Amino acid sequence: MEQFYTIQGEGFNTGKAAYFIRLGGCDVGCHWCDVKESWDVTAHPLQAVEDLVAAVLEYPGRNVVITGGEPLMHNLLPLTQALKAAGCQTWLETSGAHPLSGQWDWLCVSPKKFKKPLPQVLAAAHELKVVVFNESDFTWAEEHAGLVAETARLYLQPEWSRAARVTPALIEYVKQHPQWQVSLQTHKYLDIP
Ligand SMILES: C[S@@+](CC[C@H](N)C(=O)[O-])C[C@H]1O[C@@H](n2cnc3c(N)ncnc32)[C@H](O)[C@@H]1O
Ligand SMILES: Nc1nc2[nH]cc(C(=O)O)c2c(=O)[nH]1
Ligand code: SF4
Ligand SMILES: [Mg+2]
Repeated sequence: MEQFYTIQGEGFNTGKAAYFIRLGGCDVGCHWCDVKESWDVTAHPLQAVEDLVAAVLEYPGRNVVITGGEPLMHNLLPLTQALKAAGCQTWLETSGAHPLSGQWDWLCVSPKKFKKPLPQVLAAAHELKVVVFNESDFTWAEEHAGLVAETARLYLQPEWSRAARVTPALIEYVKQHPQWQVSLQTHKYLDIP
């Protein structure tokens, strides 16, 4: 759908330069999704793996985030193999709702109530990043914390349109449950892609 070189705004790798490849197609249907224009896979033309990798190599950074849309609706093995052969770090942003494919240096799962994550993807996650729309999402977050590896990093991220409302409760939750960390969509505050 689009590619851009920016700063990873969210989660464990926040603040690091990264090239983003946003793949079209998503069938999860989060009502608050901040990239609904990605959902229709037919609206976005196919691109060759070699062209995507060549575009990455025009920039000095070697961290590549594959996002979407829901990237695991595609077989990500050819793209991630080519990126790694070119010396890139591969980072995934996924809801986990489709089977895992690809070779990953960092795998972030953001589980959704609208189409639940697969146990196989949760088990492979380095990072669990739960979007908090209301306080019931803390229960949802804890259920999924029990399904990831013990070493996985745990993040709570305010839903953007509700951030002013839910962030105070989120801060209090992290103070009481310090195994969690706050993740903010810092790129939105910085007004960068
Ligand atoms: C647009 S999604 C694409 C990747 C994948 N479909 C997923 O949901 O993880 C990228 C990240 O943005 C988060 N996100 C999407 N809309 C958001 C919103 N309105 N507020 C906060 N985070 C949001 C998702 O939970 C996910 O962690
Ligand atoms: N800067 C920046 N960081 C991000 N981290 C995850 C994003 C995504 O949409 O997957 C995203 C994004 O869209 N921009
Ligand atoms: S799974 Fe990701 S891309 Fe799909 S609707 Fe939800 S936030 Fe948007
Ligand atoms: Mg985004």
